[in-house]
Amino acid sequence: MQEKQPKPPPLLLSSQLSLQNRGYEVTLNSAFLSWKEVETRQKRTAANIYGPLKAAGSHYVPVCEIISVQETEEDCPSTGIGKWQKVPQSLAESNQYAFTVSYVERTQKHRWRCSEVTLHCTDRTLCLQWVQAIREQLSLLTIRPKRLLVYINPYGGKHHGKRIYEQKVAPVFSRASISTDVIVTERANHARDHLKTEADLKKYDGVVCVGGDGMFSEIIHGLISRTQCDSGVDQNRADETLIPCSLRIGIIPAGSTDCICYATVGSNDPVTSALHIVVGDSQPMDVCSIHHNNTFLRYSVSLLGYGFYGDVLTDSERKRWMGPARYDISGVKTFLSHRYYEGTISFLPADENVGTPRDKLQCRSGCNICRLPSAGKQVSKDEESVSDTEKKGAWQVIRGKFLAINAACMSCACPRSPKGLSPAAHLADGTADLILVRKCSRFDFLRHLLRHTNKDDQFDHPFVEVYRVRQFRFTPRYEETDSDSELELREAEGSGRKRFFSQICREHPACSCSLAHSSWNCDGEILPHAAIQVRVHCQLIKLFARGIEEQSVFEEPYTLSAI
Ligand SMILES: Nc1ncnc2c1ncn2[C@@H]1O[C@H](COP(=O)(O)OP(=O)(O)OP(=O)(O)O)[C@@H](O)[C@H]1O
Ligand SMILES: CCCCCCCCCCCCC/C=C/[C@@H](O)[C@H](CO)NC(C)=O
Ligand SMILES: [Ca+2]
Repeated sequence: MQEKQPKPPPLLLSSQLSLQNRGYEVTLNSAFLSWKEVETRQKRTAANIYGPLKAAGSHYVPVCEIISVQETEEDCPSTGIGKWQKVPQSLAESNQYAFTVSYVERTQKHRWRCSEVTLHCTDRTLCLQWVQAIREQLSLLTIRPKRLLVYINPYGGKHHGKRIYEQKVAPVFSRASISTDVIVTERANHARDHLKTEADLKKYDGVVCVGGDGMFSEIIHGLISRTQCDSGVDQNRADETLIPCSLRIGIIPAGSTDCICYATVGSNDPVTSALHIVVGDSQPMDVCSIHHNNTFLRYSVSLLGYGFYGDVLTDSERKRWMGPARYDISGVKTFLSHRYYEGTISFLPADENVGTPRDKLQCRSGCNICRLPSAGKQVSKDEESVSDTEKKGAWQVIRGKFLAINAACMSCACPRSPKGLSPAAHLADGTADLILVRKCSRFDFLRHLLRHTNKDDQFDHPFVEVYRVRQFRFTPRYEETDSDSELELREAEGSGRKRFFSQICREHPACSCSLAHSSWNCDGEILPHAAIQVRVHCQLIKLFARGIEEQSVFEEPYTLSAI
């Protein structure tokens, strides 16, 4: 049986207009604006002279990807590509009214560009009718922001934040008639404090951050704290259900790693990010809360890393003047030092219905795993969304010596590592991937690290374990009391599950490695405590993004060669 084709939405307007001196059938419905070339009689060949007028090329632009439309003031009909052209006198006279539609065009590597088409009409009334009809459709897109609060870190990355905003982003916002209040930060934590206590958030439809992961971290700390404070939620209580933030956040990448932007959009391109803001995309995101005893320390959305990544960050902070290259220098130095750390990790694993970190399937735009009810769509209900097996308190305990302990709430893809620290991690499933890299040889560790930069599986080593978790705790060996260890072990035994133990340093019982101290790298900031409790809050924030689009969306844009 033939499948029924969905009925196209009713036509709103249809006219024959001209583009680059050729006739086009232009139509608008609530879903698409399309233009299709109409062959003129002169162009017809003997073979098709008696056939129907044939479309040589059709273009479809989804209405939700139109940025703006305006009447074009011209002395002479333009070619639509910004060049003067000799126009036949008859056409020039009859098509002197025109309107220009700006729309999103997909280019390579998940980048978006602002493209334009100028369509010419025979009379002004028709031209205005088109402008009005398109504007009416755009006004129905209520998810689009109209007023934004923008924070620029002038010192992020290569110090180009201000220039990037002024030259690449502000013109896009202005074309889309978005008004902005812009604050160029004057010190670290300026944006966080302003959002937390001063900003009149009711005036805005979103907050934009121009900078890197550290600047984004400031923005989420300001917004989350403000939201909890306004709702009377105590952030110091590790078991509190946090209230989701209502304002969406846009990231204009201008930092050193830009991992949050890259992992949610697929590129670190300022114009692409600006266009995702303009079309009003919305991508929910998980956030980890980090506590030490009953004191709130920080939130994390990307990498929470102890050992290797903590040491890279500590060293690189002293080299900030080097810009993004500091991470490479400190990376090599830390790798050569080959320090390992002893401690205990306990964690609450997530149910397998949210997938596993070894899945081949990756989180992409419209991800099914992130839409599962068990992913804990409602943050305020994330306790209820945790399944019974998870609730039974099936905590697992692992003690050992580690080169790195990493938790990734999302893939952490970035230009350095295009598939990320945990390629199958999800943006909004209420879980984080906990990666334990046990003590191994330098050569093996290098093999593991290099696999972050190519297609090989970085978890496929006997010294690497990875778990999908909802919560975890870490205590470094030097802070562990004997009763801590006993308690943890009894908890694990009490729940009747398999116990996990490390290879305790039998070969050097008295070595000083167990006393070595590292720090946590929390989205690029150093945490003051090594012993921490971490909990994932499902979909606590929303970004102006849509997740990484499948490549096919880019390969087959809405341009059909012939229909
Ligand atoms: N005006 C300012 N002066 C000094 N520091 C600032 C200012 N504004 C913000 N900061 C701080 O600068 C730090 C780094 O900024 P940002 O994240 O933008 O760049 P980055 O560290 O180069 O990039 P990435 O975090 O992607 O590696 C942030 O932690 C932020 O708190
Ligand atoms: C000696 C060879 C080393 C190759 C190592 C490649 C591994 C790259 C993995 C990068 C993951 C980055 C995760 C993102 C972390 C950000 O939160 C943080 C702040 O921007 N950036 C860093 C570098 O800590
Ligand atoms: Ca997640």
